[in-house]
Amino acid sequence: MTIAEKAGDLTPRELSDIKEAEAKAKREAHPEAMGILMYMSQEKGVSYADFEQLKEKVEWTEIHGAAALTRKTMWFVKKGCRCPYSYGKQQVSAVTFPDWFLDMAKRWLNSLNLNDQDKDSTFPNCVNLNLYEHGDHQVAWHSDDEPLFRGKFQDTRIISVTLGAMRKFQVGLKAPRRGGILKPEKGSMATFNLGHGQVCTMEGLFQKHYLHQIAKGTTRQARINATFRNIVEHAAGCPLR
Ligand SMILES: O=C(O)CCC(=O)C(=O)O
Ligand SMILES: [Fe+2]
Repeated sequence: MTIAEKAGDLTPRELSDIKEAEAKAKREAHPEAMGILMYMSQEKGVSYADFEQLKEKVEWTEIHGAAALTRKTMWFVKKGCRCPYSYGKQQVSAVTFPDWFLDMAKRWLNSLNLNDQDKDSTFPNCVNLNLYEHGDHQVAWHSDDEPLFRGKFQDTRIISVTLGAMRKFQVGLKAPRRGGILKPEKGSMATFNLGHGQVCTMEGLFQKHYLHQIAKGTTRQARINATFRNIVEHAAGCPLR
């Protein structure tokens, strides 16, 4: 059962936005894109002290767009993994999960009942952290469909945790690139406010059929987001391949 199938915490507005996107998916004849693909919850285990600790302790890498700095990132992976991660043309090396971060993450995701113990662990084996220092920082329309996750071919689960400022997270059906630019299908977009302590998942074949973005906003406050993922196809050169 996906986390989304257990969902009960969506507001009527959020539910109707998802339903609308699903109806659109049906019209576009993407049968696999149907079903509830997102889950939202508010987690008490996420604290402002965590936010401060991450901001100070993480050695953030700057991600630059065409002209400006768009955000700062960190790519943590499970011990032994060496898979790099690419942000457009920028590639960053893997950093092993520090113990302090794993302790924090297990507290955040406690209510999802993931198994973090044995070889059948369902706990994510990597995470991308983003630091948006203010409303000008953003991530443009994209899907997390890198070969590492095989999200175009099999069910994947990305679990996003927000700390700090609230930002608008938008999703929409994939459309062919126009002028080299990725943008969702007209009329298919839904917007969710992700605030401190909010968990949001993208499941199933979400990355195959949908795009997502954090749009620019007006806030002067910083937001940190952790998107936990699962590498299922380790990169060439990674000892876990
Ligand atoms: O900040 C967010 O909520 C989304 C981040 C994201 O899409 C990513 O890291 O790929
Ligand atoms: Fe993403």
